Amino acid sequence: GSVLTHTGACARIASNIYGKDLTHRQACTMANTIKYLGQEEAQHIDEELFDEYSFSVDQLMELAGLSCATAVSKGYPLLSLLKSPPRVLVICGPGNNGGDGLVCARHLKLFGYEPSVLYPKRPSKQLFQNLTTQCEKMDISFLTEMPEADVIDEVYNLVVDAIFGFSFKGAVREPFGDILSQLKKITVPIASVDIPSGWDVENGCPDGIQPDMLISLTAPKKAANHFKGRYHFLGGRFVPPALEQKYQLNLPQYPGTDCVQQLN
Ligand SMILES: [K+]
Repeated sequence: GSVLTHTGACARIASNIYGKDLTHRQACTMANTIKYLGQEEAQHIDEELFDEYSFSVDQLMELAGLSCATAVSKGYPLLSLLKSPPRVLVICGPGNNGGDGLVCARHLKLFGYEPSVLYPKRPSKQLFQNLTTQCEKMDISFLTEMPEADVIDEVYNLVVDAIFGFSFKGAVREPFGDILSQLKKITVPIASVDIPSGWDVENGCPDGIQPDMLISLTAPKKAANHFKGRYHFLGGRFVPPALEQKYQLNLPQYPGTDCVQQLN
């Protein structure tokens, strides 16, 4: 009954059932547990979805962002929120993780929340301009600077962290260092999109932000082994079965028509 990490669980299953040394990958497959991806593997799957399977970024981002808003509404239902109006701060980074955040904000608004967006580094690509316009046209406010931690605690019910995803590497560059240091001080919950921002995609970050919710997209990344929050959701229900098989993702069955599945 002890709580095991994913790696620990796979190792135990491998040694209990098979009584021999297996690689983590073999153990996952044999135990039929969901695969946790390394950074390169996540990037290969991403490329394959676009290049081989001909998805567009907009399509997958819409489903990813919808999954994030859905997970938030399951973990933090409107009626459970302590502060009224039901304000949520969505912080968006410079890449596709930030795009997921913009889509998430739009769906949160449709679900009855009051999202505000902080989007300090905006790429010039049309896609991100469109997502920004869509939010503005839905009366979602854009903040001009990062609020202090005590202001966040006073005003917002939670923070959606859509700063960095699986392409994050190296030391955090500004303005995101300052933003992350404020996020380390807040007491309201953080819901992280795909990866807790600032964490190494495979090894996590012991002194980084500690989100209460993680929404893994497509499949969890290895950093999810270090996640200690209450809710781990899987979202991005768009993986074609042939791709799932090729990478032996062993994704769980999503319930009914849901776009998210709670992993723990
Ligand atoms: K993130």
